[in-house]
Amino acid sequence: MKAIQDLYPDNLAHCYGCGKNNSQGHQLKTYVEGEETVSRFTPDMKYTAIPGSVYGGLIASLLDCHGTASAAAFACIAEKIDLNQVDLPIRCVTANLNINFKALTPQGEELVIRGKLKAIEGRKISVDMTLTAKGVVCATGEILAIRLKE
Ligand SMILES: CCCCCCCC/C=C\CCCCCCCC(=O)SCCNC(=O)CCNC(=O)[C@H](O)C(C)(C)COP(=O)(O)OP(=O)(O)OC[C@H]1O[C@@H](n2cnc3c(N)ncnc32)[C@H](O)[C@@H]1OP(=O)(O)O
Repeated sequence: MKAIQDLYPDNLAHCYGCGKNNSQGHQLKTYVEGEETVSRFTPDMKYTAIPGSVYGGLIASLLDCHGTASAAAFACIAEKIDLNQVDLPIRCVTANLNINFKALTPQGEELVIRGKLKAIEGRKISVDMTLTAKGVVCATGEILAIRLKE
């Protein structure tokens, strides 16, 4: 299966965090795995907070883009829309993002971000997220994504 972000139409694929058409961005890729969504990302050394640990703003960026992609995917799944189609028909943006930084996030490690659907209430889609490094939870987050009107 393709990454959720690779299903965004070309004119909406410039997001700094996840747009496939932004050569300077992070180009985060999110996949559906069973009941969850998963992204993997190894930050460059320039994203330093305290030496040896990853800058929190980057972590927020990863959770932001993981969250909106997950929300769109979960909404598609709820409506039995095929996630293998060329363009994703549901578009979501972030209305609210809460992050708890639990432990310093080590540099030089692959970060694994997982998302679980919390609720779909009309256009509001809530997703719970965790970010781990070497199996240790370094951050948790919750996003409220809003499905855009047609
Ligand atoms: C940003 C423009 C994008 C344009 C097109 C993009 C297409 C997407 C396609 C591919 C994605 C690629 C990009 C990935 C993006 C990565 C993640 C980001 O960085 S996103 C950027 C940061 N986010 C924003 O800039 C949102 C700015 N805010 C808004 O545009 C509006 O406020 C919006 C769309 C979120 C809601 O506006 P309303 O007019 O459509 O809807 P209302 O009626 O205000 O809200 C709907 C429901 O949500 C609740 N709600 C809205 N904001 C809330 C909040 N902050 N907290 C709690 N509830 C909230 C409301 O109370 C309402 O609830 P009730 O239906 O009455 O129960």
